Amino acid sequence: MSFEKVAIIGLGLLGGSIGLAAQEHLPGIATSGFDADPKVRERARERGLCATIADDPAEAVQGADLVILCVPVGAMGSAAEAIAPGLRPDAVISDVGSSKQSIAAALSAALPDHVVIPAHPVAGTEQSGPDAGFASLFHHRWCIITPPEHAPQGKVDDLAEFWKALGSTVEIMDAQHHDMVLAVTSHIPHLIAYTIVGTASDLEEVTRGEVIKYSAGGFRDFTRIAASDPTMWRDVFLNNKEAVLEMMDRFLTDLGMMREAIRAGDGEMMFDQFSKTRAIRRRIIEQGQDDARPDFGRHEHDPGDNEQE
Ligand SMILES: NC(=O)C1=CN([C@@H]2O[C@H](COP(=O)(O)OP(=O)(O)OC[C@H]3O[C@@H](n4cnc5c(N)ncnc54)[C@H](O)[C@@H]3O)[C@@H](O)[C@H]2O)C=CC1
Ligand SMILES: O=C(O)C(=O)Cc1ccc(O)cc1
Repeated sequence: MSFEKVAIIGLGLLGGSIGLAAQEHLPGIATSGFDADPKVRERARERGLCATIADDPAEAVQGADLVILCVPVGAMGSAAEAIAPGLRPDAVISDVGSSKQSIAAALSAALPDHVVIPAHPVAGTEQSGPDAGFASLFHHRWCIITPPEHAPQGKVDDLAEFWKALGSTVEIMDAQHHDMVLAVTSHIPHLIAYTIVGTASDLEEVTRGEVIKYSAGGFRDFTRIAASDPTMWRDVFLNNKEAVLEMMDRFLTDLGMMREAIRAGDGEMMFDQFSKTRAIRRRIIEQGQDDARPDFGRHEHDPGDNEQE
């Protein structure tokens, strides 16, 4: 591992998990952290999320050759500006934001003379804050790195090594492609969960509590996703607008086809569609891309509590 000191800005679920994971998996690397919220800094010190927690962003990044911004997508630009005075000229600046194109632009604008290599560990839960982090969050998870065209290959390789050391499998991808893929696999599913739980909650006033009381497994799963951090997800939708709107149009077309099938009593169409999606789920399980793998072991913070394969 070629990095000697990693600085983590934002010490919630992602930042805290990186700090704990780096201390566990890369004991030779120094860790320092900063969070804009003094209460979060206090809790981060108590939990030992990083070896040192600074009260100032520029101080936190002093001497660091890798800085990872772990703040909401909309705060990336201002967090980058705040660390500028303390940065080593050769420091690599990265992040963990859930969308990539707008962050690449914000980071390069704030730090035009630095090497910026955005990344997205596709690993998380509905929890947030300094108590939510855990060292195994990145085990057997993808980390997508989206290097800008002229990023030095050696630094991209170093960042990939860092994420592999934390337990992730690294994939290199173009930022635009990332935003399109994640719109359909992560952003729209969250939007659907937020919406259906809201719809049911509105209905609840009509049915006097019965929607929640008798909610079956499917709805319960949606409520987990819909409990995700509002600031984080507001920022994702504000910053991945084009891709989300494009994928949402596709989804609404497909939903319309379902409505027509139900209206027309087209059981064959529904059966075919449900069989296709069942096969997709089974492929995911077979490929081991699920928490139910033997060497993973559910962590107490891990999502999913009642699924039977
Ligand atoms: N929650 C999840 O499952 C995942 C989140 N992400 C991305 O990771 C990033 C962080 O998300 P979480 O850790 O879940 O959020 P979080 O809410 O747990 O932590 C964010 C922290 O950033 C701090 N912060 C906000 N603005 C700041 C600033 N300007 N300077 C310093 N600290 C600041 C907040 O006080 C908070 O403690 C987001 O960009 C999100 O899109 C990526 C993968 C998974
Ligand atoms: O909790 C879940 O199911 C998630 O989907 C977590 C998650 C949230 C945001 C990301 O960018 C990546 C992973």
